Amino acid sequence: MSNNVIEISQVSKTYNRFAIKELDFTIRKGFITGLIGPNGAGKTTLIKMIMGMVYPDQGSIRIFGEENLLHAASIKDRIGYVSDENYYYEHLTVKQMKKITAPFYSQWNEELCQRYLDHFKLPEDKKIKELSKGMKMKFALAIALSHGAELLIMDEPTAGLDPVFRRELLDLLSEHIQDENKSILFSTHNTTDLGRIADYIVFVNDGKLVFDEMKDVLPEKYMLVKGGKELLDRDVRAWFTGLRETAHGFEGLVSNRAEGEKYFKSIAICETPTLEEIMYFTVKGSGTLHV
Ligand SMILES: Nc1ncnc2c1ncn2[C@@H]1O[C@H](COP(=O)(O)OP(=O)(O)OP(=O)(O)O)[C@@H](O)[C@H]1O
Repeated sequence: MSNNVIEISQVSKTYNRFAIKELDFTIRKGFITGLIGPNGAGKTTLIKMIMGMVYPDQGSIRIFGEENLLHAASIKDRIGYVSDENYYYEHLTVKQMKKITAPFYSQWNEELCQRYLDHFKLPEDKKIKELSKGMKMKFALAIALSHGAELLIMDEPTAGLDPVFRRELLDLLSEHIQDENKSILFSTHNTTDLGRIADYIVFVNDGKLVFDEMKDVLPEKYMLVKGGKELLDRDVRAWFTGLRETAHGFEGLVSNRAEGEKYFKSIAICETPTLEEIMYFTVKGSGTLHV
């Protein structure tokens, strides 16, 4: 039995101005994986392809060992999905929406759902359209957690949440994953969220995979070099995945720490980059980033 809960092989998808090309990565069973990348990198498109809501032009997506489009119904029964868009009926109340959602799942647990709704303080008689963004997220989460899903897939679940609930959500997810048969994939822009709970990080940029790594391994692979401008000749520039020049010096990200350390140790300051710095420099490259 494979230890991968999702296997993405050679997946391509082209929109007129954007392309995902021959992407490969896996999501491991029993872990929390964070999907990161700048705006427009392709995270939502990837999540929608995994969910069978967008069709890839080529390639295969296997979930629980089965082709996602061929076994869509049985696969979705085992997935808890939290979208970044509201896909519930706006005119229904929380209670009505719960009632029409429940029959779609073979393992629906009404009592558990009720506990989540109470815990999240969701007023059952409120219409979906009257809920705040954070409340809609909580509702989607209550549904996702109430049918024994082995895999939770969430698109930016912490966006729009207040800091208290944001933290509570992360704790809830950590608790959820204590059961080794459960897995979580979530996209985020927040590196603090990842630092707190992710085991693996899949980083995409412009439709391409930058890395699919265990979070704890990243500090061993990357290095931040800080030095004086006089060092920046062509040979030195070639080392950097991303470079930021200031009036007097530079900061550059090296993606081969072992080799980089030998070269730079005696001539510059070598530091361990934060996840945010790895993202920043990778996306920036050697050009100018407009944020
Ligand atoms: N239906 C569509 N038709 C055409 N282009 C699309 C469509 N959906 C997404 N795109 C384009 O695909 C690219 C990737 O979008 P996507 O929503 O997957 O990015 P993202 O990484 O989730 O971004 P963000 O962090 O801003 O949510 C963007 O350039 C977007 O404009």
